[in-house]
Amino acid sequence: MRAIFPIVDSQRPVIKHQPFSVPVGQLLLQAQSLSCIRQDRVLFEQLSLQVHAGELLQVAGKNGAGKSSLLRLLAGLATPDEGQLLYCRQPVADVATDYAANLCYIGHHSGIHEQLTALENLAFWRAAAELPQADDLALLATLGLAGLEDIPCRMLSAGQQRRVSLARLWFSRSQLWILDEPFTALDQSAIAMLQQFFLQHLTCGGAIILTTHQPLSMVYDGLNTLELAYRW
Ligand SMILES: Nc1ncnc2c1ncn2[C@@H]1O[C@H](COP(=O)(O)OP(=O)(O)OP(=O)(O)O)[C@@H](O)[C@H]1O
Repeated sequence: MRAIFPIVDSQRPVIKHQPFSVPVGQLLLQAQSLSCIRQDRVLFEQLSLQVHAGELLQVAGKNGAGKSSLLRLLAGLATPDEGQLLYCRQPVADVATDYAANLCYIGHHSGIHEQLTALENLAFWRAAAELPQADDLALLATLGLAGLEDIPCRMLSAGQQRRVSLARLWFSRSQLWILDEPFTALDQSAIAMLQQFFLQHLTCGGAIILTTHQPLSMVYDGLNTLELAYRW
């Protein structure tokens, strides 16, 4: 079988170069006047934002400000109390299938099956996404999981489980990645590798929306920040 992601160097994983559906610089996602109320508290209102192909938007703010809530709205996993979401200038509800196909969301929870091994989890995700077989052992080695491929994920550390979870990005064909705290539990070398991988995705025309309490060390022109104020 041919590997669709040629992993040539454990420190420098190579992303598959592919034309995404939306060209670099064009509008991918647009939120218009979003409001979100949780437990009678208005987390945010009249919130508008735009994400273009090739851009990274970092959503920042204190604990409880509403970052995860916003990401869930943007991923279509929750409905805003007001406002609307447009994908390629069309209401997401009208293009839900296209949007879902072009979106990779990784939330707080790892999404891995703890009883399955890392290899089995990768096989499961591949099958779910109807992706061809590839060199998953090489991918897991890239992610620092060599030698840990065949033990149930519940026996891995939090950071190792996070690495397995993030493996989805390596074979994602989605242009837009929405990532809630992707660096949680990762050590410094894994954070650096992940940011390098983000850069590859962005320079290929991908887009990323993420939250993190850590400052990003990557240098990139298309990096924007949205600070969510904590509202009582
Ligand atoms: N499904 C829900 N039902 C009720 N309240 C919720 C729900 N989801 C979130 N909240 C509340 O909304 C507020 C914002 O939560 P959210 O997880 O969006 O914050 P956050 O900015 O991501 O925080 P953190 O930095 O701690 O991850 C919190 O006070 C939380 O209790």
